[in-house]
Amino acid sequence: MNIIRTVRSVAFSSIPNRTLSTTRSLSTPSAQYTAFEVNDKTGIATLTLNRPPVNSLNLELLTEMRNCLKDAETNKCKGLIITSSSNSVFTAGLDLLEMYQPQDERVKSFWTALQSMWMELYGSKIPTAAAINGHAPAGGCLIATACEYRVMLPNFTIGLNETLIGIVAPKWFVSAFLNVVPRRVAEQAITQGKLFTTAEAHHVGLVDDVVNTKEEAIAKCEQFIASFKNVNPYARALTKQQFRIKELQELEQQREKDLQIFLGLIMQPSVQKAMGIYLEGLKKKSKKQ
Ligand SMILES: CCCCCCC/C=C/C(=O)SCCNC(=O)CCNC(=O)[C@H](O)C(C)(C)COP(=O)(O)OP(=O)(O)OC[C@H]1O[C@@H](n2cnc3c(N)ncnc32)[C@H](O)[C@@H]1OP(=O)(O)O
Repeated sequence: MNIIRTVRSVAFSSIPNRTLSTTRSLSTPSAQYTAFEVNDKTGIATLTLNRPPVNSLNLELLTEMRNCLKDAETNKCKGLIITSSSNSVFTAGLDLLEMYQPQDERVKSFWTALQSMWMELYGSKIPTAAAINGHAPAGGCLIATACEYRVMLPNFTIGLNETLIGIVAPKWFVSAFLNVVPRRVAEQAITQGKLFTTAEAHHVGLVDDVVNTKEEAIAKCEQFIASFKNVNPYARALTKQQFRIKELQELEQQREKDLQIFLGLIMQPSVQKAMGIYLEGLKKKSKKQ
């Protein structure tokens, strides 16, 4: 495997040492919010989100994620696993501070980075899996549903809860969700802003498996990726593309329109007000803990 990026050791302590002898880090020295490692034995890449406290997806994290996804493909990794360095949050979804009272140019870059990251992940040629070791609301659910396989730890929540914040889940958020749950379940859940518990998510098929530890979750993801070992990667990629090309083309062709819809919606005073109240509620709750 070619290493096209500077090798550096993992920058945070929550990555267990056991992996260091058989993995190498491919992240750029400037990577702030992610760790990206490839297991030399299996060829499987792991992208760990590491933006405490809740891995909220800001412009920089989204950009790093996209770079890692591209690297995994360029380096012909056997597959990619996404997980979190937190013990309780996979990701809290989009960073609400990017959308609340935003700066014009930054918010445009932010949404464009989200579109790019999602297209890279959803359209990835290699097998993708999410080891959901914590809560995964909204943008967290978007990342999970863009993967081909999901395994989750008990007693967390996942779903598209946008309506509860007073915002609308864009069409491409919904279409990926619809790939994994029946239409009726999806419509009811997304209009209600429902966050499924792990058990509920498993019941409706939003997650494929439930395990008790992060290690087991990673192992399950590795098993899923290994299940393609006798499949021609090129044939696999083209077949996957047949299932996903429609949503990818739709967003690619409508990127500017999608951006304008997003800006139009979040800049509405009523939406800004609702987001402000929601953020205030989060902060109050956080202070009480
Ligand atoms: C047509 C287009 C329209 C627009 C479409 C936009 C689509 C939007 C997608 C999204 O992803 S919006 C974000 C949705 N996310 C949420 O609703 C989750 C909110 N967070 C939580 O529920 C909880 O934080 C948690 C994830 C369950 C974790 O709980 P925990 O008790 O561990 O942490 P907290 O004490 O709640 O939070 C700590 C700290 O982090 C701040 N924070 C939490 N989530 C976010 C976030 N998404 N963005 C920014 N900041 C967040 C929280 O306010 C606390 O801050 P401090 O008080 O410590 O400053």
